[in-house]
Amino acid sequence: MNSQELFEESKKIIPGGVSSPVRAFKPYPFFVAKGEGSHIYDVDGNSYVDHCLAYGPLILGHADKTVVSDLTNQLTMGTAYGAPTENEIKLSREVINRIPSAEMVRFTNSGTEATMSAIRIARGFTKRDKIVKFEGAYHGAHDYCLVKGGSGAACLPDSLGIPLDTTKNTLTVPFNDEEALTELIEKEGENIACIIMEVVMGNIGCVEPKDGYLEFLRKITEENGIVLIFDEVITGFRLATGGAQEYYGVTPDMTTLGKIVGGGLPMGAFCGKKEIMELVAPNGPVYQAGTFSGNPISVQAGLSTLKQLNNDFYTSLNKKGEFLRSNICDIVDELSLDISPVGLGSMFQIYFNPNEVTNYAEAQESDSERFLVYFRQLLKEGVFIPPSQFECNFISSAHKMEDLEKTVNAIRKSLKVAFEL
Ligand SMILES: Cc1ncc(COP(=O)(O)O)c(C=O)c1O
Ligand SMILES: NCC(=O)CCC(=O)O
Repeated sequence: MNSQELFEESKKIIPGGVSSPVRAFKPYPFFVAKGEGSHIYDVDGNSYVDHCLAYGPLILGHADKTVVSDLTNQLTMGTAYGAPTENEIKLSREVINRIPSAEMVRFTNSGTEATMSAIRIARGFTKRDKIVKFEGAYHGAHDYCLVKGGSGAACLPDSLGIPLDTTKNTLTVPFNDEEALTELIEKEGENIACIIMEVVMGNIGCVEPKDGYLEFLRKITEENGIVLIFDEVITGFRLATGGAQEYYGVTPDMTTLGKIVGGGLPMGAFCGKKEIMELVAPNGPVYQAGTFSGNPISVQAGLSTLKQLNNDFYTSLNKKGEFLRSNICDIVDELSLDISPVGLGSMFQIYFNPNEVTNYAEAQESDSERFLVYFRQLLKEGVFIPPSQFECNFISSAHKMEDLEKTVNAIRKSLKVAFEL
């Protein structure tokens, strides 16, 4: 069956034909045959330079040889034990040695579980109920955070099925706005357990914190006894070996991880100061658990991936990012387009928006219809990015210069088509 036929079949038995809403696009998503290095292949015989990279985890590209070989070996020794392994200690050490805020770590199965658990622990630690998140930030699909969410939830900001009793404790403010947060904390400070944030807003595209904003957040949370949580599910091991907190030089109290930490397999983690992490059961009174948490397959994939990520790795990866971004800027100039290319490190995006985007409201003013024309043309040119401006595009170490040159040419052509030039 081809992708179109598979989608028709799939829609009958899987809601929307997909296992996660962001994967659906019109007229139908391609169905994947395999991934290899920088490329993803569909069942229709097409190949694409992949800048979606499974929404971020595949920093080494698809099916990295070392990861595959280590996993093959681990598979022969079992896939789940319900008992601890030495590799969990090794991976925890890797995390602690790299992430500045990490003194202790616990593994989960997804980024969603990581943020849900971190928030519960912050509430247990402070004995306060309210939390603050930023408009457009996405911290996974659990009830605490599906309020003014980014990613796919940007199209469905208030999901049905979440009791008001839950969301009344989730306060939102615009990103990069010191005044709004200061006002909120003046009113509610003593009831706020934590501020959870994406340091770089990767679920409304790619929005960086303004100069001094993270320092402001660090100060105001310290002054008010609020736990500062950096959700580094995207940026952890992406922007630098120590994530966005190393990149920007601001250390939170807790950090949530996902995507890259599992080396392409399902995994998340939360980590932070010992005095907070010691509250987690069985040591402390905050319950957190999972049958597959720290499962040997994901842990092995994480270990095999992290051991390849040293400073030289990021220098080389980020150079590819600079190459792509500077070429995109040149194309935008050459075609005299009033749109805004953004990004940093190995992350990039283009806002179909003439103005600089610094928060969710501004991101929402972008032209989504035209972006979809651009996205569809990119597919025709053999380049795959997420089908939304409210996602980020990524580069892996498997991307070669010839792949990036193909991407640049595809972007030029697709912008021309989108703007009817
Ligand atoms: C910043 C951020 N936090 C949390 C999540 C949730 O992670 P997962 O999809 O692994 O549950 C995501 C992505 O989905 C994310 O981008
Ligand atoms: N940036 C948003 C995601 O990574 C979400 C992926 C998914 O829910 O399938």
